[in-house]
Amino acid sequence: MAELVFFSGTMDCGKSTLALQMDHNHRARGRRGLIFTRMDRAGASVLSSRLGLSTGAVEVQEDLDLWGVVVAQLTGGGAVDYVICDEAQFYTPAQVEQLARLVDELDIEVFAFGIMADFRTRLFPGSQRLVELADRTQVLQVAALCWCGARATHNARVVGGVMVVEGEQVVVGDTLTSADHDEDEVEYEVLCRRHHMRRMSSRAAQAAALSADVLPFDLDACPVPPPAVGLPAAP
Ligand SMILES: Nc1ncnc2c1ncn2[C@@H]1O[C@H](COP(=O)(O)OP(=O)(O)O)[C@@H](O)[C@H]1O
Ligand SMILES: Cc1cn([C@H]2C[C@H](O)[C@@H](COP(=O)(O)O)O2)c(=O)[nH]c1=O
Repeated sequence: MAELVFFSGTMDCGKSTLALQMDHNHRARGRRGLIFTRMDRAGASVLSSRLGLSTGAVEVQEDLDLWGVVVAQLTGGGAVDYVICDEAQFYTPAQVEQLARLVDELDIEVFAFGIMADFRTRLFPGSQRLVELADRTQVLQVAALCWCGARATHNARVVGGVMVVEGEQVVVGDTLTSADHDEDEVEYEVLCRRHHMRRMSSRAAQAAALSADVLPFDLDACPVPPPAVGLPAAP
């Protein structure tokens, strides 16, 4: 029996790569699939992975009827054994319901891939509906890591190098790629919950570590006398 499966994880954990692999494996066995995506970083109508692979896909506009696309394919004489949906967090709840209907009424497998929550840790509407309707929600095995080495569970937005927690829910972008940041540049960084809650991005952690460093200081060579520091009385 067909299933609606939601593969989820943070940004940069390999969801699009897995989507491409699943498409490859099914296609290699003669099964016929349709690939959908929405607002991929590489542009419209493409599903791309950071590993360098990509494939053409149907761009899911906000008013696209996914049920209608598949039915049109079937009535036109085509076959559809499975459907792959990348960036599914951006789909509307109604589109997710259309996916569930494909499974239940046409027995078509649906594999959806997407991040669960936004940079404020709030669920995307599409992901929320997927969690509500999916037969299974599977967290990807390959863990993206926080700068501290723990498994990353949350997505942070970094604007001009500074982590922010307010703004539009949807801003297409990539994970941090360099140490230099334009003032308005929107990037993302995956963090563990502890560091997300403390707003401690890798850059903030680096700055904190630097300011905690005690620099070697020669008091005799200093032209300005240091301020008197009141030492606590010995117990
Ligand atoms: N140069 C590389 N060598 C090996 N693996 C890489 C390289 N670049 C990226 N990756 C892998 O690709 C993953 C990101 O894959 P991608 O499918 O684009 O993620 P997602 O769709 O979840 O954002 C990274 O977590 C890493 O495992
Ligand atoms: C956290 C967060 C992410 N986005 C965008 C940024 C990317 O374009 C996609 C996620 O793509 P990936 O293949 O999983 O890396 O989502 C956003 O718009 N808002 C957010 O809060």
